[in-house]
Amino acid sequence: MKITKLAKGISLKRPLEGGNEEQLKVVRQVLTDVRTQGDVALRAYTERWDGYMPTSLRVTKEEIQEAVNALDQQLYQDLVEAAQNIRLYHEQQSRQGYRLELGDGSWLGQRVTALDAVGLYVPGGTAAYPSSVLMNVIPAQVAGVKRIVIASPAGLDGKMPAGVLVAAQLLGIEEIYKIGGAQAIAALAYGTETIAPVDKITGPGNIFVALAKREVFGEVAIDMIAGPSEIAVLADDTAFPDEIAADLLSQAEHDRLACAVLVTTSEKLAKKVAEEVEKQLEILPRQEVARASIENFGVIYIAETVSDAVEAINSLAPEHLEIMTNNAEAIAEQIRHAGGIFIGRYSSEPVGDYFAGTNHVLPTNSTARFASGLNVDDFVKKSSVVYYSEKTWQEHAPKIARLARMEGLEGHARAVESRGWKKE
Ligand SMILES: NC(=O)c1ccc[n+]([C@@H]2O[C@H](COP(=O)([O-])OP(=O)(O)OC[C@H]3O[C@@H](n4cnc5c(N)ncnc54)[C@H](O)[C@@H]3O)[C@@H](O)[C@H]2O)c1
Ligand SMILES: N[C@H](CO)Cc1c[nH]c[nH+]1
Ligand SMILES: [Zn+2]
Repeated sequence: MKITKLAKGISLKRPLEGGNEEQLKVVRQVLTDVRTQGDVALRAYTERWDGYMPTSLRVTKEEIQEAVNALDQQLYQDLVEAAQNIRLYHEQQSRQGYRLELGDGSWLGQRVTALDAVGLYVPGGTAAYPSSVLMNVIPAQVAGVKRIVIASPAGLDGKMPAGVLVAAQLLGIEEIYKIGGAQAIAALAYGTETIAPVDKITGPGNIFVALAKREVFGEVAIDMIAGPSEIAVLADDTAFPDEIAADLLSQAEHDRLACAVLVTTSEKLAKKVAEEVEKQLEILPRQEVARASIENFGVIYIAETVSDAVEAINSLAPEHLEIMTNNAEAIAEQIRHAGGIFIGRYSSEPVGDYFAGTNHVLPTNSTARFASGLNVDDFVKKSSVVYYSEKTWQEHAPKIARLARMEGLEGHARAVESRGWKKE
Protein backbone atom coordinates (compact mmCIF):
# COMPACT_ATOMS: atom_id res chain seq x y z
CA MET A 1 0.00 0.00 0.00
CA LYS A 2 1.30 3.46 -0.86
CA ILE A 3 2.34 5.63 2.11
CA THR A 4 2.26 9.37 1.70
CA LYS A 5 2.33 12.54 3.82
CA LEU A 6 -1.09 14.08 4.24
CA ALA A 7 -1.59 17.15 2.11
CA LYS A 8 -4.38 19.56 3.00
CA GLY A 9 -7.78 18.82 1.45
CA ILE A 10 -7.10 15.33 0.08
CA SER A 11 -9.83 13.77 -2.00
CA LEU A 12 -10.42 10.18 -3.02
CA LYS A 13 -9.67 9.16 -6.57
CA ARG A 14 -13.06 7.66 -7.28
CA PRO A 15 -14.36 5.56 -10.15
CA LEU A 16 -17.50 7.64 -10.66
CA GLU A 17 -15.55 10.86 -11.14
CA GLY A 18 -15.10 10.73 -14.89
CA GLY A 19 -13.01 8.05 -16.55
CA ASN A 20 -16.08 5.85 -16.76
CA GLU A 21 -17.40 7.05 -20.11
CA GLU A 22 -17.28 3.52 -21.53
CA GLN A 23 -19.32 2.10 -18.66
CA LEU A 24 -21.80 4.95 -18.93
CA LYS A 25 -22.23 4.28 -22.65
CA VAL A 26 -22.96 0.61 -21.94
CA VAL A 27 -25.43 1.51 -19.21
CA ARG A 28 -27.30 3.98 -21.45
CA GLN A 29 -27.61 1.39 -24.20
CA VAL A 30 -28.96 -1.19 -21.74
CA LEU A 31 -31.51 1.29 -20.40
CA THR A 32 -32.72 2.16 -23.89
CA ASP A 33 -32.95 -1.48 -24.96
CA VAL A 34 -34.89 -2.60 -21.89
CA ARG A 35 -37.19 0.39 -22.20
CA THR A 36 -38.00 -0.36 -25.85
CA GLN A 37 -37.74 -4.18 -25.99
CA GLY A 38 -38.74 -5.22 -22.46
CA ASP A 39 -38.22 -8.86 -21.49
CA VAL A 40 -36.39 -9.73 -24.72
CA ALA A 41 -33.59 -7.28 -23.89
CA LEU A 42 -33.66 -8.30 -20.24
CA ARG A 43 -33.06 -11.95 -21.15
CA ALA A 44 -30.40 -11.14 -23.72
CA TYR A 45 -28.38 -8.99 -21.30
CA THR A 46 -28.79 -11.56 -18.54
CA GLU A 47 -27.34 -14.18 -20.85
CA ARG A 48 -24.50 -11.87 -21.90
CA TRP A 49 -23.35 -10.71 -18.46
CA ASP A 50 -24.63 -13.23 -15.98
CA GLY A 51 -24.17 -16.29 -18.17
CA TYR A 52 -27.63 -17.83 -17.93
CA MET A 53 -30.80 -17.62 -19.98
CA PRO A 54 -33.63 -17.47 -17.44
CA THR A 55 -36.56 -19.73 -18.23
CA SER A 56 -38.61 -17.80 -15.71
CA LEU A 57 -37.45 -14.31 -14.67
CA ARG A 58 -39.39 -14.59 -11.45
CA VAL A 59 -38.21 -16.92 -8.70
CA THR A 60 -40.77 -19.66 -8.10
CA LYS A 61 -42.19 -20.83 -4.75
CA GLU A 62 -40.46 -24.18 -5.32
CA GLU A 63 -37.06 -22.49 -5.68
CA ILE A 64 -37.63 -20.64 -2.41
CA GLN A 65 -38.59 -23.85 -0.63
CA GLU A 66 -35.54 -25.62 -2.05
CA ALA A 67 -33.32 -22.85 -0.66
CA VAL A 68 -34.96 -23.06 2.77
CA ASN A 69 -34.34 -26.82 2.84
CA ALA A 70 -30.72 -26.35 1.78
CA LEU A 71 -29.63 -23.65 4.22
CA ASP A 72 -27.73 -24.61 7.34
CA GLN A 73 -29.88 -24.23 10.50
CA GLN A 74 -27.27 -22.23 12.37
CA LEU A 75 -27.00 -19.75 9.48
CA TYR A 76 -30.78 -19.48 9.45
CA GLN A 77 -30.74 -18.56 13.16
CA ASP A 78 -27.96 -16.02 12.54
CA LEU A 79 -30.04 -14.38 9.80
CA VAL A 80 -33.05 -14.28 12.12
CA GLU A 81 -31.03 -12.61 14.88
CA ALA A 82 -29.48 -10.09 12.49
CA ALA A 83 -32.97 -9.30 11.14
CA GLN A 84 -34.23 -8.67 14.70
CA ASN A 85 -31.35 -6.26 15.37
CA ILE A 86 -31.95 -4.41 12.10
CA ARG A 87 -35.67 -4.11 12.79
CA LEU A 88 -35.09 -2.82 16.31
CA TYR A 89 -32.70 -0.14 15.05
CA HIS A 90 -34.96 0.98 12.21
CA GLU A 91 -38.09 1.05 14.34
CA GLN A 92 -36.52 3.96 16.22
CA GLN A 93 -36.59 6.02 13.02
CA SER A 94 -39.53 8.37 13.09
CA ARG A 95 -42.37 7.99 10.63
CA GLN A 96 -44.78 10.16 12.59
CA GLY A 97 -46.76 12.94 11.04
CA TYR A 98 -47.76 15.96 13.12
CA ARG A 99 -50.59 18.46 13.50
CA LEU A 100 -50.09 22.08 14.47
CA GLU A 101 -53.25 23.66 15.95
CA LEU A 102 -53.73 27.30 14.92
CA GLY A 103 -56.86 28.12 16.96
CA ASP A 104 -60.45 28.48 15.64
CA GLY A 105 -60.26 24.82 14.58
CA SER A 106 -57.65 25.64 11.89
CA TRP A 107 -54.64 23.41 11.63
CA LEU A 108 -51.58 22.56 9.58
CA GLY A 109 -50.33 19.03 9.31
CA GLN A 110 -47.71 16.78 7.89
CA ARG A 111 -48.95 13.39 6.73
CA VAL A 112 -46.46 10.59 6.25
CA THR A 113 -47.39 8.00 3.62
CA ALA A 114 -45.45 4.89 2.69
CA LEU A 115 -44.47 4.46 -0.95
CA ASP A 116 -46.68 2.02 -2.87
CA ALA A 117 -44.00 0.01 -4.68
CA VAL A 118 -40.25 -0.21 -4.27
CA GLY A 119 -37.59 -2.20 -6.08
CA LEU A 120 -34.71 -3.36 -3.92
CA TYR A 121 -31.45 -4.20 -5.64
CA VAL A 122 -29.45 -6.96 -3.98
CA PRO A 123 -25.98 -7.34 -5.48
CA GLY A 124 -24.85 -10.73 -6.60
CA GLY A 125 -22.32 -10.56 -9.38
CA THR A 126 -19.18 -11.71 -7.63
CA ALA A 127 -20.48 -12.54 -4.13
CA ALA A 128 -23.85 -13.37 -2.57
CA TYR A 129 -25.48 -10.71 -0.39
CA PRO A 130 -28.26 -12.11 1.84
CA SER A 131 -27.37 -9.32 4.29
CA SER A 132 -28.40 -6.74 1.66
CA VAL A 133 -31.84 -8.37 1.51
CA LEU A 134 -32.28 -7.65 5.22
CA MET A 135 -30.87 -4.12 4.94
CA ASN A 136 -33.22 -3.17 2.08
CA VAL A 137 -36.38 -4.97 3.06
CA ILE A 138 -36.61 -4.21 6.77
CA PRO A 139 -36.72 -0.39 6.58
CA ALA A 140 -39.26 -0.71 3.72
CA GLN A 141 -41.43 -2.92 5.89
CA VAL A 142 -41.09 -0.66 8.93
CA ALA A 143 -42.24 2.22 6.70
CA GLY A 144 -45.26 0.18 5.58
CA VAL A 145 -44.51 -0.25 1.85
CA LYS A 146 -47.07 -2.60 0.25
CA ARG A 147 -45.24 -3.94 -2.81
CA ILE A 148 -41.62 -4.89 -2.19
CA VAL A 149 -39.76 -6.33 -5.16
CA ILE A 150 -36.24 -7.78 -5.09
CA ALA A 151 -33.94 -7.93 -8.11
CA SER A 152 -30.65 -9.79 -7.91
CA PRO A 153 -28.54 -11.71 -10.41
CA ALA A 154 -28.47 -15.50 -10.22
CA GLY A 155 -25.39 -17.69 -10.55
CA LEU A 156 -24.22 -19.28 -13.79
CA ASP A 157 -26.62 -22.18 -13.18
CA GLY A 158 -29.52 -19.73 -13.11
CA LYS A 159 -30.05 -20.30 -9.38
CA MET A 160 -30.18 -17.57 -6.75
CA PRO A 161 -27.93 -18.12 -3.72
CA ALA A 162 -29.88 -19.97 -1.02
CA GLY A 163 -29.05 -17.28 1.57
CA VAL A 164 -30.66 -14.56 -0.53
CA LEU A 165 -33.87 -16.52 -1.00
CA VAL A 166 -34.04 -17.58 2.64
CA ALA A 167 -33.50 -14.00 3.84
CA ALA A 168 -36.35 -12.92 1.55
CA GLN A 169 -38.54 -15.80 2.69
CA LEU A 170 -38.06 -15.10 6.37
CA LEU A 171 -39.20 -11.52 5.76
CA GLY A 172 -42.18 -12.69 3.70
CA ILE A 173 -41.02 -11.31 0.32
CA GLU A 174 -42.21 -13.30 -2.68
CA GLU A 175 -41.72 -11.04 -5.72
CA ILE A 176 -38.11 -11.78 -6.62
CA TYR A 177 -36.53 -11.51 -10.06
CA LYS A 178 -33.31 -13.15 -11.23
CA ILE A 179 -31.87 -10.13 -12.94
CA GLY A 180 -28.91 -7.92 -12.16
CA GLY A 181 -26.89 -4.93 -13.24
CA ALA A 182 -28.16 -2.01 -15.31
CA GLN A 183 -30.81 -4.23 -16.94
CA ALA A 184 -32.39 -4.90 -13.54
CA ILE A 185 -32.49 -1.19 -12.75
CA ALA A 186 -34.07 -0.50 -16.16
CA ALA A 187 -36.72 -3.18 -15.64
CA LEU A 188 -37.64 -1.81 -12.21
CA ALA A 189 -37.77 1.77 -13.48
CA TYR A 190 -39.61 1.31 -16.79
CA GLY A 191 -41.33 -2.03 -16.33
CA THR A 192 -41.41 -4.91 -18.84
CA GLU A 193 -44.06 -7.47 -19.82
CA THR A 194 -43.19 -9.47 -16.68
CA ILE A 195 -42.21 -6.77 -14.19
CA ALA A 196 -44.45 -3.89 -13.21
CA PRO A 197 -42.48 -0.67 -12.61
CA VAL A 198 -41.83 0.62 -9.09
CA ASP A 199 -41.79 4.11 -7.61
CA LYS A 200 -38.35 3.96 -6.05
CA ILE A 201 -35.22 1.86 -6.43
CA THR A 202 -32.91 1.34 -3.49
CA GLY A 203 -29.88 -0.75 -2.73
CA PRO A 204 -26.19 -1.10 -3.41
CA GLY A 205 -24.36 -2.44 -6.40
CA ASN A 206 -21.31 -2.21 -8.59
CA ILE A 207 -20.44 0.62 -10.95
CA PHE A 208 -23.03 -0.48 -13.56
CA VAL A 209 -25.78 -0.53 -10.97
CA ALA A 210 -24.72 2.81 -9.50
CA LEU A 211 -24.56 4.52 -12.90
CA ALA A 212 -27.90 3.03 -13.97
CA LYS A 213 -29.59 4.28 -10.80
CA ARG A 214 -28.20 7.74 -11.42
CA GLU A 215 -29.53 7.64 -15.01
CA VAL A 216 -33.11 6.57 -14.15
CA PHE A 217 -33.43 9.12 -11.35
CA GLY A 218 -36.31 11.44 -12.17
CA GLU A 219 -38.32 8.69 -13.85
CA VAL A 220 -38.29 6.95 -10.47
CA ALA A 221 -36.78 7.96 -7.16
CA ILE A 222 -33.55 6.41 -5.93
CA ASP A 223 -32.11 6.23 -2.44
CA MET A 224 -28.54 7.34 -3.15
CA ILE A 225 -25.43 6.27 -5.01
CA ALA A 226 -24.31 3.21 -3.02
CA GLY A 227 -21.54 2.02 -5.29
CA PRO A 228 -18.25 0.17 -4.78
CA SER A 229 -17.43 -0.04 -1.07
CA GLU A 230 -15.07 2.27 0.79
CA ILE A 231 -13.39 2.27 4.16
CA ALA A 232 -11.30 4.90 5.89
CA VAL A 233 -9.55 4.14 9.16
CA LEU A 234 -8.37 6.88 11.49
CA ALA A 235 -5.78 5.45 13.89
CA ASP A 236 -3.02 6.46 16.25
CA ASP A 237 -0.25 4.37 17.76
CA THR A 238 -2.62 2.71 20.22
CA ALA A 239 -4.18 0.68 17.37
CA PHE A 240 -3.19 -2.79 16.18
CA PRO A 241 -1.75 -2.98 12.63
CA ASP A 242 -3.01 -6.50 11.88
CA GLU A 243 -6.56 -5.52 12.83
CA ILE A 244 -6.45 -2.37 10.70
CA ALA A 245 -5.09 -4.33 7.74
CA ALA A 246 -7.86 -6.91 8.10
CA ASP A 247 -10.51 -4.20 8.20
CA LEU A 248 -9.08 -2.44 5.13
CA LEU A 249 -9.11 -5.72 3.21
CA SER A 250 -12.67 -6.47 4.33
CA GLN A 251 -13.84 -3.70 2.04
CA ALA A 252 -11.18 -4.07 -0.63
CA GLU A 253 -12.40 -7.61 -1.28
CA HIS A 254 -15.80 -6.31 -2.41
CA ASP A 255 -14.73 -4.90 -5.74
CA ARG A 256 -11.72 -3.99 -7.86
CA LEU A 257 -13.10 -0.43 -7.62
CA ALA A 258 -13.45 -0.53 -3.82
CA CYS A 259 -11.37 1.93 -1.84
CA ALA A 260 -9.45 1.47 1.44
CA VAL A 261 -7.61 4.33 3.13
CA LEU A 262 -5.77 4.74 6.44
CA VAL A 263 -5.10 8.14 7.99
CA THR A 264 -2.74 7.95 10.93
CA THR A 265 -0.57 10.12 13.10
CA SER A 266 1.93 7.29 13.56
CA GLU A 267 4.60 6.64 10.93
CA LYS A 268 5.49 3.38 12.67
CA LEU A 269 1.90 2.16 12.48
CA ALA A 270 1.71 3.17 8.81
CA LYS A 271 4.65 0.97 7.88
CA LYS A 272 3.37 -1.99 9.90
CA VAL A 273 -0.10 -1.76 8.35
CA ALA A 274 1.40 -1.70 4.85
CA GLU A 275 3.38 -4.86 5.67
CA GLU A 276 0.34 -6.53 7.21
CA VAL A 277 -1.84 -5.75 4.20
CA GLU A 278 0.70 -7.47 1.96
CA LYS A 279 0.93 -10.46 4.29
CA GLN A 280 -2.83 -10.88 4.64
CA LEU A 281 -3.45 -10.37 0.93
CA GLU A 282 -1.36 -13.44 0.20
CA ILE A 283 -3.83 -15.69 2.00
CA LEU A 284 -7.11 -13.96 1.16
CA PRO A 285 -9.38 -16.07 -1.07
CA ARG A 286 -10.57 -13.00 -3.02
CA GLN A 287 -6.97 -11.87 -3.32
CA GLU A 288 -7.21 -10.87 -6.96
CA VAL A 289 -10.10 -8.43 -6.39
CA ALA A 290 -8.68 -7.04 -3.14
CA ARG A 291 -5.21 -6.54 -4.61
CA ALA A 292 -6.61 -4.57 -7.55
CA SER A 293 -8.55 -2.35 -5.14
CA ILE A 294 -5.52 -1.79 -2.88
CA GLU A 295 -3.25 -1.06 -5.84
CA ASN A 296 -5.65 1.39 -7.47
CA PHE A 297 -7.21 3.15 -4.51
CA GLY A 298 -5.41 2.07 -1.33
CA VAL A 299 -3.40 4.81 0.38
CA ILE A 300 -1.95 5.35 3.85
CA TYR A 301 -1.77 9.03 4.77
CA ILE A 302 0.46 10.25 7.58
CA ALA A 303 -1.02 13.25 9.36
CA GLU A 304 0.89 15.57 11.68
CA THR A 305 -1.96 15.91 14.16
CA VAL A 306 -5.24 14.20 14.96
CA SER A 307 -7.09 17.35 13.97
CA ASP A 308 -5.43 17.30 10.52
CA ALA A 309 -6.56 13.68 10.24
CA VAL A 310 -10.13 14.61 11.21
CA GLU A 311 -10.16 17.40 8.63
CA ALA A 312 -8.93 14.97 5.97
CA ILE A 313 -11.63 12.45 6.82
CA ASN A 314 -14.30 15.14 6.63
CA SER A 315 -13.07 16.08 3.17
CA LEU A 316 -13.04 12.43 2.09
CA ALA A 317 -16.59 11.82 3.36
CA PRO A 318 -16.03 8.05 3.21
CA GLU A 319 -18.74 5.42 3.19
CA HIS A 320 -17.33 3.84 6.37
CA LEU A 321 -15.04 5.34 8.96
CA GLU A 322 -13.37 3.37 11.74
CA ILE A 323 -11.79 5.30 14.59
CA MET A 324 -9.10 3.45 16.51
CA THR A 325 -7.43 6.06 18.71
CA ASN A 326 -7.29 7.25 22.25
CA ASN A 327 -10.56 9.04 23.06
CA ALA A 328 -12.18 7.57 19.98
CA GLU A 329 -15.68 8.60 21.06
CA ALA A 330 -14.63 12.23 21.44
CA ILE A 331 -12.98 12.19 18.01
CA ALA A 332 -16.14 10.70 16.50
CA GLU A 333 -18.01 13.83 17.64
CA GLN A 334 -15.85 15.88 15.29
CA ILE A 335 -16.71 13.79 12.22
CA ARG A 336 -19.26 15.54 10.03
CA HIS A 337 -19.13 13.50 6.84
CA ALA A 338 -19.14 9.70 6.85
CA GLY A 339 -21.86 7.20 5.91
CA GLY A 340 -21.26 5.01 8.96
CA ILE A 341 -18.95 5.56 11.93
CA PHE A 342 -17.42 2.63 13.84
CA ILE A 343 -15.86 3.52 17.17
CA GLY A 344 -13.09 1.54 18.85
CA ARG A 345 -11.33 -1.74 18.40
CA TYR A 346 -14.37 -3.98 18.73
CA SER A 347 -16.56 -2.17 16.22
CA SER A 348 -14.88 -3.64 13.18
CA GLU A 349 -16.76 -2.62 10.01
CA PRO A 350 -18.30 -6.05 9.29
CA VAL A 351 -20.13 -5.74 12.63
CA GLY A 352 -22.29 -3.19 10.82
CA ASP A 353 -22.32 -5.04 7.49
CA TYR A 354 -24.10 -7.99 9.02
CA PHE A 355 -25.37 -7.75 12.51
CA ALA A 356 -25.40 -4.69 14.77
CA GLY A 357 -28.62 -3.37 13.26
CA THR A 358 -27.41 -0.21 11.54
CA ASN A 359 -27.89 -0.19 7.76
CA HIS A 360 -25.05 -1.22 5.46
CA VAL A 361 -26.46 0.52 2.38
CA LEU A 362 -24.41 3.69 2.61
CA PRO A 363 -23.41 6.57 0.33
CA THR A 364 -20.12 6.22 -1.54
CA ASN A 365 -17.92 8.37 -3.73
CA SER A 366 -17.87 11.26 -1.22
CA THR A 367 -21.66 11.62 -1.42
CA ALA A 368 -21.78 11.25 2.37
CA ARG A 369 -21.32 15.05 2.24
CA PHE A 370 -25.04 15.27 1.43
CA ALA A 371 -26.54 11.77 1.51
CA SER A 372 -27.55 9.44 4.35
CA GLY A 373 -27.49 5.70 4.69
CA LEU A 374 -30.66 3.81 3.81
CA ASN A 375 -33.34 4.38 6.42
CA VAL A 376 -37.09 4.36 6.95
CA ASP A 377 -37.41 7.90 5.55
CA ASP A 378 -36.33 6.54 2.17
CA PHE A 379 -39.56 4.58 1.97
CA VAL A 380 -42.04 7.31 2.90
CA LYS A 381 -43.05 10.67 1.55
CA LYS A 382 -44.57 13.58 3.35
CA SER A 383 -47.66 15.55 2.34
CA SER A 384 -48.47 18.88 3.88
CA VAL A 385 -52.08 19.47 4.93
CA VAL A 386 -53.88 22.81 5.47
CA TYR A 387 -57.24 23.33 7.09
CA TYR A 388 -58.32 27.00 7.48
CA SER A 389 -61.57 27.85 9.20
CA GLU A 390 -63.65 30.77 7.88
CA LYS A 391 -62.44 33.01 10.70
CA THR A 392 -58.75 32.27 10.06
CA TRP A 393 -59.30 32.77 6.33
CA GLN A 394 -60.99 36.14 6.92
CA GLU A 395 -58.10 37.28 9.07
CA HIS A 396 -55.41 36.36 6.54
CA ALA A 397 -57.03 36.59 3.07
CA PRO A 398 -56.10 40.28 2.52
CA LYS A 399 -52.42 39.54 3.31
CA ILE A 400 -52.38 36.60 0.93
CA ALA A 401 -54.03 38.63 -1.83
CA ARG A 402 -51.46 41.44 -1.40
CA LEU A 403 -48.58 38.94 -1.58
CA ALA A 404 -50.07 37.42 -4.75
CA ARG A 405 -50.46 40.85 -6.42
CA MET A 406 -46.85 41.67 -5.55
CA GLU A 407 -45.96 38.68 -7.76
CA GLY A 408 -48.32 39.87 -10.50
CA LEU A 409 -50.52 36.80 -10.00
CA GLU A 410 -54.00 38.30 -9.97
CA GLY A 411 -55.61 34.85 -10.34
CA HIS A 412 -54.16 33.80 -7.01
CA ALA A 413 -55.44 36.95 -5.30
CA ARG A 414 -58.92 36.46 -6.76
CA ALA A 415 -59.00 32.80 -5.72
CA VAL A 416 -58.39 33.62 -2.10
CA GLU A 417 -60.82 36.59 -2.21
CA SER A 418 -63.52 34.64 -4.06
CA ARG A 419 -64.90 33.19 -0.84
CA GLY A 420 -65.74 36.69 0.33
CA TRP A 421 -67.40 37.60 -2.96
CA LYS A 422 -69.53 34.48 -2.77
CA LYS A 423 -70.74 35.43 0.70
CA GLU A 424 -71.90 38.93 -0.35
N1 LIG B 1 -22.27 1.12 -0.85
C1 LIG B 1 -22.93 0.14 -0.31
O1 LIG B 1 -23.79 0.35 0.54
C2 LIG B 1 -22.64 -1.30 -0.72
C3 LIG B 1 -23.20 -2.38 -0.01
C4 LIG B 1 -22.97 -3.69 -0.45
C5 LIG B 1 -22.22 -3.90 -1.61
N2 LIG B 1 -21.71 -2.82 -2.28
C6 LIG B 1 -21.02 -2.97 -3.54
O2 LIG B 1 -21.84 -3.76 -4.40
C7 LIG B 1 -21.04 -4.27 -5.42
C8 LIG B 1 -21.35 -5.70 -5.73
O3 LIG B 1 -20.80 -5.93 -6.99
P1 LIG B 1 -20.98 -7.23 -7.81
O4 LIG B 1 -20.35 -7.01 -9.13
O5 LIG B 1 -20.55 -8.38 -6.99
O6 LIG B 1 -22.55 -7.41 -7.97
P2 LIG B 1 -23.68 -6.49 -8.66
O7 LIG B 1 -24.94 -7.27 -8.51
O8 LIG B 1 -23.63 -5.12 -8.14
O9 LIG B 1 -23.28 -6.42 -10.19
C9 LIG B 1 -23.39 -7.53 -11.00
C10 LIG B 1 -24.01 -7.13 -12.33
O10 LIG B 1 -23.14 -6.22 -13.01
C11 LIG B 1 -23.35 -6.36 -14.39
N3 LIG B 1 -22.08 -6.36 -15.09
C12 LIG B 1 -20.95 -6.99 -14.73
N4 LIG B 1 -19.99 -6.77 -15.67
C13 LIG B 1 -20.56 -6.01 -16.63
C14 LIG B 1 -20.08 -5.44 -17.85
N5 LIG B 1 -18.83 -5.61 -18.25
N6 LIG B 1 -20.92 -4.68 -18.56
C15 LIG B 1 -22.19 -4.45 -18.14
N7 LIG B 1 -22.69 -4.96 -17.00
C16 LIG B 1 -21.88 -5.74 -16.26
C17 LIG B 1 -24.06 -7.68 -14.62
O11 LIG B 1 -25.31 -7.42 -15.15
C18 LIG B 1 -24.22 -8.29 -13.25
O12 LIG B 1 -25.51 -8.81 -13.05
C19 LIG B 1 -19.58 -4.03 -4.99
O13 LIG B 1 -19.11 -2.92 -5.69
C20 LIG B 1 -19.71 -3.71 -3.52
O14 LIG B 1 -18.65 -2.93 -3.07
C21 LIG B 1 -21.93 -1.54 -1.86
N1 LIG C 1 -19.59 -3.41 3.18
C1 LIG C 1 -20.73 -3.41 2.28
C2 LIG C 1 -21.14 -1.97 2.07
O1 LIG C 1 -20.17 -1.25 1.44
C3 LIG C 1 -21.88 -4.21 2.78
C4 LIG C 1 -21.65 -5.67 2.87
C5 LIG C 1 -22.53 -6.68 2.67
N2 LIG C 1 -21.92 -7.84 2.89
C6 LIG C 1 -20.69 -7.58 3.27
N3 LIG C 1 -20.51 -6.26 3.24
ZN1 LIG D 1 -18.65 -5.33 3.43
